Amino acid sequence: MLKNYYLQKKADVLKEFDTSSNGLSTEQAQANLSKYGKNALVEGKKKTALQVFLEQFKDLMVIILIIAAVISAFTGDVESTLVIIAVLILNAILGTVQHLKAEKSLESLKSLSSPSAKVIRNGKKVEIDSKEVVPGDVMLLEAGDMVTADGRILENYSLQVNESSLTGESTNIDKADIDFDHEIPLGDRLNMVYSGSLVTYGRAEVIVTGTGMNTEIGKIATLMNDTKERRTPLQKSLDKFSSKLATAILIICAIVFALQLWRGQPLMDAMLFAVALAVAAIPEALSSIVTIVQAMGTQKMAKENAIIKNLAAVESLGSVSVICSDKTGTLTQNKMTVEEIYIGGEVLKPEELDLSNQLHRYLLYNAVLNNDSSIANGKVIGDPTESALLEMYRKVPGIDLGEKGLGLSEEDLRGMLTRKQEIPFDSDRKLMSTQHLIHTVPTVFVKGAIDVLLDRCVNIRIGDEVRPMTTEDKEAILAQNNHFSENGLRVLTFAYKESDQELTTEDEKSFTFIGLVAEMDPPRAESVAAVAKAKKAGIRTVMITGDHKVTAVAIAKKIGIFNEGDVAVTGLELDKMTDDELAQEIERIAVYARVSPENKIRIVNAWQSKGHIVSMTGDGVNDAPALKKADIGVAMGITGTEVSKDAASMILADDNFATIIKAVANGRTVFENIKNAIMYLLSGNLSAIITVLFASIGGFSVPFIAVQLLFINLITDSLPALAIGMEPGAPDVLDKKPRDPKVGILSKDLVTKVALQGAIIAVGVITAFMIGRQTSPAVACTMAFTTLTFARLLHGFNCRSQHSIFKIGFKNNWYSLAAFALGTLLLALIMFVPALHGLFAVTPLTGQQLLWIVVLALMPTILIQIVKVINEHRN
Ligand SMILES: Nc1ncnc2c1ncn2[C@@H]1O[C@H](COP(=O)(O)OP(=O)(O)OP(=O)(O)O)[C@@H](O)[C@H]1O
Ligand SMILES: [Ca+2]
Repeated sequence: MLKNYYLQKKADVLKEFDTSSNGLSTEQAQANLSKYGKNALVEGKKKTALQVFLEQFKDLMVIILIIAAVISAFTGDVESTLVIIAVLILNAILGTVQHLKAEKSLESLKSLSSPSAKVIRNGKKVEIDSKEVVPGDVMLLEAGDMVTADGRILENYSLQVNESSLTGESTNIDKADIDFDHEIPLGDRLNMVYSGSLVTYGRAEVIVTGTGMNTEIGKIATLMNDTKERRTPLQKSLDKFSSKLATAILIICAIVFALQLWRGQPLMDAMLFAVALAVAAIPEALSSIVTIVQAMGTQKMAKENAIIKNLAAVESLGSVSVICSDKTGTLTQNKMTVEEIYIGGEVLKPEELDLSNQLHRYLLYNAVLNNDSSIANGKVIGDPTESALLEMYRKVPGIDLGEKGLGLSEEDLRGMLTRKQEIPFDSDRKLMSTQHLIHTVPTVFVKGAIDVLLDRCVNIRIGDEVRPMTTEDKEAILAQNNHFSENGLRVLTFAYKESDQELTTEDEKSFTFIGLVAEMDPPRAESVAAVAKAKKAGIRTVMITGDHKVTAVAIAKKIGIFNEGDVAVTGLELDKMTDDELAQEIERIAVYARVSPENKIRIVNAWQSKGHIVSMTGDGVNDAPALKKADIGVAMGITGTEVSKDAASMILADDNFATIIKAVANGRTVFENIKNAIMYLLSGNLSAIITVLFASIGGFSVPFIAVQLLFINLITDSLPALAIGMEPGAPDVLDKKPRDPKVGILSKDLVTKVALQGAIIAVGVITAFMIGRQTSPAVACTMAFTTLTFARLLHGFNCRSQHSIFKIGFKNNWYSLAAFALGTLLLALIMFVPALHGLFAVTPLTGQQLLWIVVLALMPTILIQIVKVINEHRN
């Protein structure tokens, strides 16, 4: 049973954990960590390795193989039976290992995106990995945070949380700092916050009362079902394909079997044919190869700062055709600096502000007090828009005089003029207000976007005089704002009023205008190149920002997002458009300014209804629905809220737009590689099927035995297939249009290629078989098997890319050569080590026969390469 902390008084809880609102000391935290353990949930019931192992046998393909093993035993080919059984067990072991590994790598990806928490340690606010949070910690929560431990509220500033993961209740709950004296259900415990819930509004300080499994969510521990293995669209379509294939195999086997019997062949031979056919057709390695290639792709992406949370995202990335990107921090550096200040009718630099000027003092007080950021040892905690204001304050002459002069540090100021009330900033309202006692006068400071705030100003302050704002004043302010914005500056409006009323959003009006502060946020150096690359790749980049339209367009022009003929719209204008109008305009809109999170959903919808695959970035708490709606929801690793990371399918570890483009390139490459590996495996299988069918229809002896085919399918074919999966992205991956999402992986083009390539290889194998028959059935079988193996090893080079080997060379994929060499070595062992002859049913061959094999195996590859070269010249 968990202790009912909601029934206790705050002071008692603090006492119990021997702490105060100043938080724990490092030593206490250390001690509590070893006492209570890490703040992590122990994984719920997972499948045991044995369960996973047994599940591997549930496959129809495996059942066909088991039947083949039984039939082989009947025909007296006990070796084949044993090998098939060994292969099945080995395959199941591999499948199990892979399953467990995939689970692990998902976990490690998860830990890459593990949430952080803000706590007070040694009296200072620090950000730590949520796993390090201990009972007794004073934890700070604000909008967008994920609550990572249970706790009792110490200070509450309009905190709202969503506890749906615990209670199923989807509405947001207003928390309160109140005491209870009788037991109540979880959802009513307003003075507590619970791990697993999301902060949707406001902020609070809480004392952590439970961590890890010792939380309400730990009690249910159902959170873990999101580790449940989800099949990606590609995997699903392959599943479908393989079950169709299995049925087809069964039918064809039955026909071949009947044909043999009807011909009057002995039952044994008929059975051998059926077995050979089944084993030849089953692509035993296919699903493992696809999984491995996918896993390698996500690992590569993680190294390049794109953390994939959902495997399906790797596939959709390849067909992304629209990228909607935040401006601030993603396309720009999010390093804001105050450039200029418009105050008292003049434009000043921060250095020109004067603390002894009453008007300037109002601006500076507002900038420091109505501000949640802090800069400690050069490290910024909080919003860069706000920390820029602190840096501006530090530039004002006289500030750094400290105790000696009239200068006051930010801390002094914040300590003297404490905050009485506040309404936090949110991207919908675009305002932030705080109330303080300034020389005993209750004063409300407000700052925010000009289009919201200017109309709420009734007065203007010039010097020491406050007078009603005239239309001329307004025009002058707007003109100045326009001037700032056209230079790409982000403008904040500052105002104040004297009021002792309770602060409410309805009451954020009747202010006195103080001035404008213009901040510069330079574009990231990589943005321009990345936008250009996206354009070349047939991907439209759209800027979405909370900033002013003019500012946004100025930056968008610099980056190359806004070009001739493009338009920009604001959230308000968007609201006025009907869906039809939006559908008509959407292709021209390059910039959306002053957007609300709801606008983002509409933008995603509009593009999607035109058949586009849309990537949308988001960082705020309200962005979650848009991130979920997008095909690829992208969250910011550094500045994003935990809520947005939770909703996203990809996280940018560096917040950088260019990383999205890299991920798209990787996504395209992974898809291409998987497609090529599938083409390779299936065309090889088809060549074996054709050969078996040929022999069966022609009334010849069986060309392969099961062991030979299993050797090829599982070993020699897997090597080149993996090498194909390692193929680095072609330099021109981003020169093509995005892949059509409606065309699955088994496209017409792929099927045609598989058929042609399979047929050419079969021609060589059948020729070898017929040459061998001039000597004996045993030699025929050996020659067919050897030619098939060698031809397929060579075919690995054909499937690396659609280009000829002369164009791609070997330099960037040595694996393909290594795979070929290893496969050839294994084949040579079978051919030339007499001890292996029995098992693989091979007989020694003459030099001439060996020469035929090499020529016939090379023939398909030479032909295919010639066709590729011709195609390259034609284009
Ligand atoms: N801390 C703040 N206090 C008051 N007003 C702010 C604050 N931060 C931003 N603003 C105002 O709100 C506007 C929108 O800011 P918001 O944070 O929603 O956009 P953004 O997220 O920075 O931009 P983007 O969507 O490109 O990332 C800004 O242009 C500014 O005028
Ligand atoms: Ca934003």
